[in-house]
Amino acid sequence: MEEKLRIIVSGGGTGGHIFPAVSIANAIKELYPDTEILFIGAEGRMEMQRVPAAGYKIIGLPVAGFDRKHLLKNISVLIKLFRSQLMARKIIKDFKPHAAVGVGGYASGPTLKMAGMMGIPTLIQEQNSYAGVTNKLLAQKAEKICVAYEGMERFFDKDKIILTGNPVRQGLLSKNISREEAIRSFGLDPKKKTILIVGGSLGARTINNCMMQGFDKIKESGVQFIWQTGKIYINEAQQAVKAYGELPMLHVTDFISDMAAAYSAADVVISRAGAGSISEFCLLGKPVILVPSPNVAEDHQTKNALALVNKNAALYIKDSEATQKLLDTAIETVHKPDLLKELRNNITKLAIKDSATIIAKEVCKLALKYKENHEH
Ligand SMILES: CC(=O)N[C@H]1[C@@H](OP(=O)(O)OP(=O)(O)OC[C@H]2O[C@@H](n3ccc(=O)[nH]c3=O)[C@H](O)[C@@H]2O)O[C@H](CO)[C@@H](O)[C@@H]1O
Repeated sequence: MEEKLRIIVSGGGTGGHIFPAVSIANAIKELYPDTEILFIGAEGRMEMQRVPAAGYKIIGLPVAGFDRKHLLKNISVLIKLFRSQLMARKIIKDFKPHAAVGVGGYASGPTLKMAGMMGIPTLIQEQNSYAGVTNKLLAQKAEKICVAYEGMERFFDKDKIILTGNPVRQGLLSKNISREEAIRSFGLDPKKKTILIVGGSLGARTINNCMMQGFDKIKESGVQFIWQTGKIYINEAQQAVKAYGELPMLHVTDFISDMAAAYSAADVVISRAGAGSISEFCLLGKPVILVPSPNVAEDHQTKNALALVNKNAALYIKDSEATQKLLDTAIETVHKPDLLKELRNNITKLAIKDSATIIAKEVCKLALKYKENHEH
């Protein structure tokens, strides 16, 4: 029987929240194609472009993050939060969802709080190995909490937790591109070892600095590099390359849209320890050197990284030590086939498959039950 469900998906801010949100929405549409899905994001943030590009409608709330350094600025943040809650209530009244999903990021706070207060069943997807403040608050009213790491009962009610893993974009796993073809698509040489450098969806200053200070090493290494700088750092990086002169072994870009090709090209990856990226490395079995960002809430990237490092499934370099060690370690590692094999084997064991579909089923179960109780 076709069920016409209405579901709200809320959150965003960075790729790490938006990609799982879109993957869950796609999986819901596969299960129940007639479902109407409405996204709620934060005005001016990345989701306001990315979600419509993925074919979904989104409404932006005027919500912003708390400024932990300048407390006075938070008066306007509180006003925005209050306005966002009123708006969320109005959207929920008009759209009449049967369930709401929160993936983290500014907008999921007011949206899920209001949905919970209005009796709509809610589900949280926590990507990281350490729960943020907002999700801990929202968890009290949530019916289900989908997590990607073991041991999350230290933050959430164990009866609500389901270990689902993080949803990875559908296209990333289904696309088959050979290493050779992939390397050529970046204008590089398939005969050479290739290192992929990614700083999460926004880019990473420390990693970029290591690259810019390491041009001599890069030139002599005999290795080639695909270097994603992030949008805000691209001009600086391009100017540095230009000033240095010829570096044909370096492919520089602000953002990689074809990550399937980038992963296929890479013998080793250097990366921040964002939860979505880590799930991709696990599913694709990539040897990776993690440099967790020290600038995220509760230092959660270090905790994400250590969950792998403790199982010998990734190498780890502290942000503060990256300048001295990162490039040398990466260039050495790419020439150690036994180490690469061990890393590949160990990280593959941590992969959780079909995450988006498992989560979508849970969401639909909640929505169907709500619909049954309220509309029949
Ligand atoms: C600075 C910050 O707040 N980072 C958080 C953010 O990370 P961030 O937004 O960096 O997200 P993740 O590392 O989780 O995921 C990045 C995603 O972007 C994709 N990608 C990346 C680069 C690129 O050029 N092209 C591209 O498509 C990756 O394939 C991946 O799917 O959300 C994560 C999930 O909650 C958190 O763990 C991170 O701590």
